[in-house]
Amino acid sequence: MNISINGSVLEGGGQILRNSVTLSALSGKAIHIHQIRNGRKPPGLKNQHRTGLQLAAEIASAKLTGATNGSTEIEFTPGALKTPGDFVADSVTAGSTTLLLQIALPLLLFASQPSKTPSRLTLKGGTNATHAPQIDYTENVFLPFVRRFFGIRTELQVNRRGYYPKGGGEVLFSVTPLSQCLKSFGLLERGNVRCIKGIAHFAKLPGHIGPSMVDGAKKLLSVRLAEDSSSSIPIEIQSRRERNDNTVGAGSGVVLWAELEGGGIIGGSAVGTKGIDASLLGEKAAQDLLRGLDAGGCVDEWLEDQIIIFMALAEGDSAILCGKGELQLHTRTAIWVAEQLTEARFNTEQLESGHTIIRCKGIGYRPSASSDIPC
Ligand SMILES: Nc1ncnc2c1ncn2[C@@H]1O[C@H](COP(=O)(O)OP(=O)(O)OP(=O)(O)O)[C@@H](O)[C@H]1O
Repeated sequence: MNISINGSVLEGGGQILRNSVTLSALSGKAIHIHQIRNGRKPPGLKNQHRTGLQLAAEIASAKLTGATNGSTEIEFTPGALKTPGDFVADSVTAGSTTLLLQIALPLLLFASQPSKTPSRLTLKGGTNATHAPQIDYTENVFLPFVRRFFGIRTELQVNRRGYYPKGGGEVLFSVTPLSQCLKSFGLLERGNVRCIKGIAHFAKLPGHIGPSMVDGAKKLLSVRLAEDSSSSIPIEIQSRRERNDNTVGAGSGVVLWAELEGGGIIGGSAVGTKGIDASLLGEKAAQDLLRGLDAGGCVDEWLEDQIIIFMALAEGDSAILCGKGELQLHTRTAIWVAEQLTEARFNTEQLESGHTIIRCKGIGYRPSASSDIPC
């Protein structure tokens, strides 16, 4: 019988769908998801979600029903995971390529073990949108983190940026299948900030936009770091103008990240909107980063939810120190989904300092055909 997943629980967004389908494909358990994206207006599948479902169905040889735009109900019956290969998904609009990666990455890691041949995943759509990781965040925050702590090896190449609303971007991921279970990890010491880096990107806009975004971000960061007597922290933000003939629409954005002595990474970002002052955009990204740094965790509020699925699949006990205050709704939702579809168990501990530690006993996932994979 299908496992029923209520898509309106907690955050009620697309992440429930992505994590549920990925875990269904890995566990071989058929699922029925209803009330999809009930927490969003309008609810139901958008291009990006439908494309992600179709991509997962292809990789997992699954039977998929109900995956049309606007649909609030789907059924996903997984088959065998494909061997590493070439996969292409196109969300047609500016639908986020990085959210397509969220659904596909765990599947490609476990594609037909043991094999050292990487899968090539070409994702088309938006690369720098709001309410999703910008591709520069995925490249400089998410991927380095999962490489360092879970042993996940990927290469990323941005062939073309795709800005909202036209999209048209293209990114290529090369994903090396794991030759062992995902590693568990403990990261409870934040340490000082080693350096702050960033990218201010733009296309089809006047040339001064890039340096203005950089100045806006640097000014605010310098003032704040000086107040905290941390003015010796190096800040390196690049201005990157995209070639006009290699971008469909105009757009801009800033992604910043702070590398911590303990190995954690904190990101902050902002996406340009029509008419916004470039320097202000840089400041907004800096404010986002400072908010993440002030929270005092080893990961920012976004990375927090994006690593939950890997903690669930990893072998044994993982622990991560998160920022002060309540856990993000996205994080609590990811935990809920992982516990519905796997035997992984999470618990959270609120410290006197206000920080939260998430602990997880992961399942040490291996595909059933590959019980010889060491953990
Ligand atoms: N500024 C950001 N930086 C990094 N990651 C982000 C940022 N904003 C959102 N995300 C990530 O994007 C994902 C969004 O999940 P959500 O459930 O909101 O998806 P969704 O409903 O598909 O989104 P949408 O309604 O925008 O299509 C989460 O994993 C979240 O961590």
